[in-house]
Amino acid sequence: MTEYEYRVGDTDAGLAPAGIDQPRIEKAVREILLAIGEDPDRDGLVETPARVARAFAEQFAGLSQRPEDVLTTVFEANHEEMVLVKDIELYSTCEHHLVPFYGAAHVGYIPNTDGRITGLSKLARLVDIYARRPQVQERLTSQVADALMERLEPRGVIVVVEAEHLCMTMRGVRKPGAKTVTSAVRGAFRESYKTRAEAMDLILGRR
Ligand SMILES: Nc1nc2c(ncn2[C@@H]2O[C@H](COP(=O)(O)OP(=O)(O)OP(=O)(O)O)[C@@H](O)[C@H]2O)c(=O)[nH]1
Ligand SMILES: [Zn+2]
Repeated sequence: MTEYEYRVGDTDAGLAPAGIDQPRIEKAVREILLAIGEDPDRDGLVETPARVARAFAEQFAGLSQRPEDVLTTVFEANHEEMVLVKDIELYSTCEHHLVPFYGAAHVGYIPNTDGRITGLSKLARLVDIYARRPQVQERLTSQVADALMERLEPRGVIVVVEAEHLCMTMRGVRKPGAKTVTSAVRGAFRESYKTRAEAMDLILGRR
């Protein structure tokens, strides 16, 4: 496989992100099928290792993406109040069991006094970069917050993630419906109860 620089959007074109060795995934998936007592050569399974390799390339594309790849549009506007994008749909993979966890992310920030802001879609792209990796929800939440702090140098950031973990529903403790809520607050949202409460009210739809 030739090495190349992975660009955002490459997975949509069916290209493998750098660092993801699809033939190796295929071999491993064939081994797993054998190990569970299946016949990897039967009709329904014969293409499965290749399909899983393609799916993993997409699911884990974030491993080779950096925040600066997506937080490209940074501009100055005369806006120093909170910007909040809520209900950003999120699909990630639990790093303990390699099964999905999914839900929504809410991302807010208060621009600095220069009014430095980014495109709204970039907040959702940032969530995707960190979701498309083997993850734990807490790390995903704080990575989004820290990346925004670093790139926009805002007065504050709040990130709230609500998700259901399939490792807790389809197996193990089996508690469907249990939702995990994590938050990361930085700057003004950490320092001021009032600012944090205002954001939480907006996120929870109390306003
Ligand atoms: N903190 C945190 N824990 C997670 C996350 N995703 C999965 N887990 C937990 O990771 C733990 C792994 O526990 P182990 O005891 O090592 O694994 P296990 O025997 O499969 O555990 P059970 O799921 O309880 O059957 C479980 O309690 C999961 O619920 C996450 O995003 N954050
Ligand atoms: Zn898990």
